[in-house]
Amino acid sequence: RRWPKSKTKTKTLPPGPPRLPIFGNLLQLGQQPHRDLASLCDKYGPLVYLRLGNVDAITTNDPDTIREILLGQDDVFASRPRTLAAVHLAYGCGDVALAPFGPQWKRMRRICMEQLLTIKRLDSFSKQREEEAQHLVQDVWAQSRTGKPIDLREVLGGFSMNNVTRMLLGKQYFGAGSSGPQEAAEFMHITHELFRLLGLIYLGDYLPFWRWIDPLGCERKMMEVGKDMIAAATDTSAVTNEWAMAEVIKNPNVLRKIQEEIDSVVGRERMVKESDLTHLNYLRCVVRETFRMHPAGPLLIPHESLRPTTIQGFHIPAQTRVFINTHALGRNRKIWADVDEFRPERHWPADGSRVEISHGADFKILPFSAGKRKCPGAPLGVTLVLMALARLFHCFNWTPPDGETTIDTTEVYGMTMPKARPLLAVATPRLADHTYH
Ligand code: HEM
Repeated sequence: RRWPKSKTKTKTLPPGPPRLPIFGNLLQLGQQPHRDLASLCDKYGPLVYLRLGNVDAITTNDPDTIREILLGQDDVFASRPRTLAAVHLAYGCGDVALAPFGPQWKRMRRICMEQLLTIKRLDSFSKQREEEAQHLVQDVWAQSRTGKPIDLREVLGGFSMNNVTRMLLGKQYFGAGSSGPQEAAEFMHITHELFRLLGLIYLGDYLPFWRWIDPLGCERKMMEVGKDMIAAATDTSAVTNEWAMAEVIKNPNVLRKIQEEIDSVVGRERMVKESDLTHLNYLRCVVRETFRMHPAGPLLIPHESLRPTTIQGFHIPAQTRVFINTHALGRNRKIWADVDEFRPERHWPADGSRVEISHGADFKILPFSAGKRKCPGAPLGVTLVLMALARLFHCFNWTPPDGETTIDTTEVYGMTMPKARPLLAVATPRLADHTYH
């Protein structure tokens, strides 16, 4: 469809770095595109224009610009680009998260909101979530008795996947009644691969001739890996939990404060319940701080403009790809101090009110996005993250594996951005034995 000529008087594009012929700015994006895009925002921002091969793109790490794109001009930017990964991985863009704006996306989104992820349905699965939380504690308790480090990626991945698949598919992958370790391992592998490929800035998306060559076999791989978006729900919660555990174990002071809070709200004679989670304000600050430093969607899922528009007086053409850099938003030195320090206290509300995790009117943290494409699974995601952390910190003391003095927090880029190496840590039970059973 051709859009009528824009009424904008000026056709000035937002500022951006100089471009090469054919490639444009593509070669300026390396293995860590979120960091490269952040540097460009520092230099040319708050709104930066890039030409990626034959595709127009904009990026920002600025709260006001993000609010304008996701809320002010929600109807213009609610679409998704048809990247090769999206086409191959999500049934030809048929999946809700990757579908372009249109009747098919609206239908699927309505099913999500009105059937799969309603508050009523969320409440009706609380017993299953309680079983999974108990399974998590018992699994770690059994492993802790060997004194060996526990692979928290595996444990947290299983917890997330079981909760999500029980709610969405009525199927449990790990533990009693599961489909067997092999199927679970395969599903986990597919999930990680899916997110790596989805996050890739794949040259074939920007330079049509690259598709002919496909030297790294990326396009072939994408076709093999196609799998449902259950992955989105599982991986985001598990990655967030792993980062939170890593940062807390690295900062023993934070662990002590979390434990003091849970002991005073819950005591030491019973397990944490979902109804306790609203009262654990310091733990909620820990989750917010985790989202600031390690948002599970560092560039969200790319949005795309449906028609030409203007932002801050600059012309934005139709079909411009939008990279909202939430990773750089959380480390934007104009709005946060000591950006590389994990300091949950910074979120403590002066008036003592409940710490909000899923949204904030100031747009300084945006873990679940905003506007039409915002995450419909946020209430479930927040519950899973808080519950796993509350149980694991209440029930156990945590230290780095023997011989290691700290926790490595190197990240690896992907659509969700996990720790480069799985988190290993030693757990020591801190409650009386009978509490665990
Ligand atoms: C900590 C957990 C989670 C985080 C951090 C998270 C984050 C996100 C983000 C950043 C987006 C992209 C929004 C955008 O592009 O503007 C998204 C989309 C989405 N999420 Fe989540 N999510 C989480 C858990 C879940 C869960 C548990 C479910 C479902 C059970 C879910 C289902 C979806 C779906 C279906 C979309 C696509 C929405 C659309 O395009 O219309 N997410 N999520």
